[in-house]
Order: sequence, then C-alpha cells, then structure tokens
Amino acid sequence: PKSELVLPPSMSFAYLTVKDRMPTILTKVIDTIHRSKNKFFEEYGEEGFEAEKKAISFLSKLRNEVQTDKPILELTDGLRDVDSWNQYLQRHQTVQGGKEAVSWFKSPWLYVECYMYRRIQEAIWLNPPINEFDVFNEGKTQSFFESQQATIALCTYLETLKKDKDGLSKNQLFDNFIKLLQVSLWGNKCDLSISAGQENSQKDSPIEALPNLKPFILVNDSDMVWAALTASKCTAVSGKRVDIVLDNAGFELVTDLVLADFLVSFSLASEVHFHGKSFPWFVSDVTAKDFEWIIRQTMAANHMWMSKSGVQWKQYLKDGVWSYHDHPFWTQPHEFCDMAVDAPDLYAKLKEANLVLFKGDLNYRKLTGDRDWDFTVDFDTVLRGFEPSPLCSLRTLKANVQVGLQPGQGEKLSSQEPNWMTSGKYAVIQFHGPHLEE
Ligand SMILES: O=P(O)(O)OC[C@@]1(O)O[C@H](CO)[C@@H](O)[C@@H]1O
Ligand SMILES: [Mn+2]
Repeated sequence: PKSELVLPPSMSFAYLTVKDRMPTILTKVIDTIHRSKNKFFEEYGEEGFEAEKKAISFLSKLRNEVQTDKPILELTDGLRDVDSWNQYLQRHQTVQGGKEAVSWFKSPWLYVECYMYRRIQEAIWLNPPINEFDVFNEGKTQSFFESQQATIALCTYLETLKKDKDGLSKNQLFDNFIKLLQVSLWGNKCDLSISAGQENSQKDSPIEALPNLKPFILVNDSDMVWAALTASKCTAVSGKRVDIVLDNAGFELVTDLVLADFLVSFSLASEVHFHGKSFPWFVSDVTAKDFEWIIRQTMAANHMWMSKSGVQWKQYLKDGVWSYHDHPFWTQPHEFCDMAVDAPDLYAKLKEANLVLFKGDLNYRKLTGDRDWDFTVDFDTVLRGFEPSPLCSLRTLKANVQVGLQPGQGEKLSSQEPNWMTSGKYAVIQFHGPHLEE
C-alpha cells in the first residue's frame, strides 16, 4: 500500500480533484449563498445580510487556502466532533514528521477532501442566523424532481410485487431481490437513465435498464449477499436487521427506500437502520432533513402508488421498523478500519446487523483506505479487520481505487478505457463475510 507521504503524480485524479474540482465546488457554494442573500434578508433582516457576507468571506479564505496549498488548520466552531478532527490533524503532523505542514496538496486526498466539507460546515455554523442553511439543498431536491418517472416506475413495480405477495416463489423472490439490489447500485450513478452508453432512448423504468447495465458490473457477489440475508442463523427470534449506510439524496435515496421496503414487505428483514450524515456532505449526501423531506414528498405525490409507498415508509418509521441514525463518524475522515477504535459505539451498533450495505464511492474509499492497492488484492484483505457484520459495497466507480478483480481484468479495462475507474460507468457489488457453509 502507498505510504501517506507519496505526492500525487501531477495528473492523478486526486491531484485534479484538489487542484480543480474542489475550488470549483467552493465557488458554487459561495454563489449559492450569494444568490440566497435576499431570502436571508427577508427571513432575518439585517442580521441575515451580515451573516451572508461573513460566510462568503470565510469560504473565499478557504478557497484561497486550497488553491495556494496552505496548511490544514484546526477547527474552531465548537461542534461535538472538533476534538476528533483536531486529533486526526495531529496524527498526520506526526506521520509527516513535522518537517512540512499538513497541507492540501501534501496530504492524503481522502483526508483533505473530507476536511473541506467540514470547513464548509464551520463557515456556515459560525454565522447565525444562517447556521442551519444547507448549501447543497438545491441539487438534492432537483435530483428528486428530475427522477419522477423512474420513481413512479419503481413504486409501481413494488406495488405489483406486493399484490402477488403470497404467490411469489423463492426463486422469484431471489430474482426480484437481485433486480432491486442492482437498482440501488445504479442509483449511485444518480442517474439510471444513462443506458450504459448504448444509443437507446432514456428508459423510464430503472428495472428495464438493468440488462444493458449488467456487463458493467465488474464484481458481482449478489448471491453471497442473498446467502447472508437468508442464512438460517438470521431467523433468530430477534428477527433480521439490515443496515444501509446511505450515500446520495435524490433518486439514489429513492432506490434505497424501495429496496428497504421490499426487504421488510417480503420478510427478508424485520428492521432496517439507515445511516446518514449529520451535516451537508460531499454535495449530495443524505442528511436527516433530506430523509424526512423525501418521505414527505413521496407521500404528497399525485401518483397513487408513489403516495402509497410514502405513506408506508412513514408508517415503518413510526413503528420503528425503519430508523434513521447520523453518527458523527460518517462525516469524519477516518478509514473504516479505524472505526472499532475511533467510534466503538458505532462499531457495536453495526455488529448487531445481519447485513450492512455500504452505498457509493466515498464509502468504498474508506473501506479500502483509499490506498493504491493492486487490482487483484482481496476485498477481505483491504478491509484490514473491519468486519462488524457481513457487509456489501454497492458502488459505481468514481475514484481510482479498485480491488478484488480477476488477474488482467483491470489492465484490460485501462487499455480500453483509461478513465474506467472514475467515469461512474462501471460498478461493483462486493461482499465480505464469514464464508457460510452451503
Ligand atoms: O460517494 P459518492 O457520492 O458515490 O461519490 C463521492 C465522490 O463524488 O466524491 C469523491 C471525488 O470528489 C469521489 O469519492 C466521488 O467521485
Ligand atoms: Mn455521495
């Protein structure tokens, strides 16, 4: 594995992200706040004006730090995770031997990218009365509104299955599980309508799109996920619990809710615990507000099966069949192999689950420590002891780390499509768990 100190080669994806994409994201955040100035004034009067100005000056300073490779600074906003972040910074200062400051271009991409989103939160939090403003809200709600057709298709599909509940054979149950697992996987591309590059029309139904997308799944451990879910030991009186570590709001969240509804409706799980972020993160990640908003929106939909789904989802939350959690660990920079030490309470929680699904690319980078592993290293190896429960990553590739491939598979892809690891076109369903006896 790459040591923490390796400087990113000049054109690495990490380098381009820090050099170009992160400043661009900060510029968009500044623009969003600027465009909300009148709203702040209407809501808060003069204080709103002042807060908007101060937040923008905070973020402009942050952008300058990124662009000129300034040292990473301690956090000062007094939020509950400040100590954890500042200890992490000290850890890196020690690793880097104190000769050079920990800075944007000299420290691990995973760390500085997470740190940027935490500094955005600091800039907002320190400027009441706009300290609850979600700078990413627009994009998340837009993704939901743009995916209405696909959402209706999914809710209709699920309703049809439920109508025939008792008539479903074990094989049909398996087939539908596989389909909805893949719908949730591709939801991570945030846009299922991309029909895998083939020149056919935009599909309304995400289910119909699946056959076209299948060839782009590089690792498919679906059958092991099914085995973990249906293993007899899970039918203990306490029932089975599936945890979903969420990624993006909008359409991806719809696909996760539909999958969770399927699991409960067909008694594949008696409880689903959702894990979201405690503040706006990586532009599109789910916060509690996003979670509640999408349930409310679905309930209020003027399509019968969509609103029926929303009402059902609300009921699951009320009955405790579904629950939403947002532990601070998910918005810290730690690799998941650190969780047992840095967030033992969360690790203990995940151990209670029979299966944990990790959505998306950032979670994959944290599962693997974002190291420069060879493509053929086992997924089990890169987890480095992180195994609270049988787990599965549902990830579309958007960063240059990938393990568990067959010999030659990665090299072949690199020769055919140089950006196969970052285009979001390829995906994995990658499982790790105790090898169940057949
Ligand atoms: O976790 P997600 O939403 O699938 O992707 C997170 C992401 O957009 O952010 C990082 C690059 O900025 C990469 O990990 C990835 O591209
Ligand atoms: Mn995300």
